[in-house]
Amino acid sequence: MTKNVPEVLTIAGTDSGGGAGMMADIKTMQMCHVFATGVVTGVTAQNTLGVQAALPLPTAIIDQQFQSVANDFTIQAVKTGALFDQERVACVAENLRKYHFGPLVVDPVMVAKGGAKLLTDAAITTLVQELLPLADVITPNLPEAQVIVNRQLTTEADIWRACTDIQAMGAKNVVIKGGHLTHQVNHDFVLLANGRQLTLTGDWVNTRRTHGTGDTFSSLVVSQLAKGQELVDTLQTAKTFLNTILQDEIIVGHGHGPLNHWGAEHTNVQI
Ligand SMILES: Nc1ncnc2c1ncn2[C@@H]1O[C@H](COP(=O)(O)OP(=O)(O)O)[C@@H](O)[C@H]1O
Ligand SMILES: Cc1ncc(COP(=O)(O)O)c(N)n1
Repeated sequence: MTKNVPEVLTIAGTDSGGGAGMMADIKTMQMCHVFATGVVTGVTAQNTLGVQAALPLPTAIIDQQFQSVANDFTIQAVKTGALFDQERVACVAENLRKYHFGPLVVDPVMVAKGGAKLLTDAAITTLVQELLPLADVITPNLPEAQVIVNRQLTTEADIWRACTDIQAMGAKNVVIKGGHLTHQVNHDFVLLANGRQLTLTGDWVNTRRTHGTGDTFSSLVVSQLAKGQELVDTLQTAKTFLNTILQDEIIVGHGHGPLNHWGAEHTNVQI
């Protein structure tokens, strides 16, 4: 028996601890039954306790990976994760303008859960000017959204205004993730391309095993889009998937443990 499967691409850094970055992306994509390809932007020595070292890769090998993927695969949707610095952001933006990989989800990864920077301050302007206008969906968490709009976001009204401002910078659909909002409320704020606002709601899960939540969320979105799911349904699926797996913890590592990507198996989460 032969069959076609949707092909997707993640452009991200690796995590030796297996819980975040490209590792979380590929695990999520595998659970969604899409074929994952990957352009590695940099390597991190990382575990659930933190990031011990990071090495951005030379742009020549990043360019070459793009070419290898583009020459052989039919990519139906693509996401970006950790891009490290200005040079890597510019390189990735240039390649994304050159090749057509379908809908682009930009996860503007800036800081790992343990506090280590995964994007230099100097790269933020480049990200906003070069990558953000290419994004079909952008998924900043609250601290990342604050950096992009360059102000504190305290109230829900502040967050909605930030969605509007980020959309005005060129991203078509904006999702500000509320995982950092408070330890009781857990809403994500969505401003769709047509101007419609949507709140993704879910129960707060009391756990410290949240390593890779953002990567998993954006990978879910990419995978479901590649399968042809509508964006609104895709975002709701991603939210439900996260909520379900956060409640089904696995004991791995000694810090902010990784998610259990098997956690939605045998549930009614449709992926
Ligand atoms: N403790 C939690 N309980 C329920 N949902 C959570 C929790 N932490 C994160 N999420 C959800 O996971 C997704 C990723 O969000 P977030 O953790 O803010 O991203 P990031 O990893 O980029 O910081 C969002 O849908 C968010 O609401
Ligand atoms: C290589 C890499 N990419 C992304 C993240 C963000 O992970 P988190 O979702 O835990 O903030 C990470 N820790 N490492």
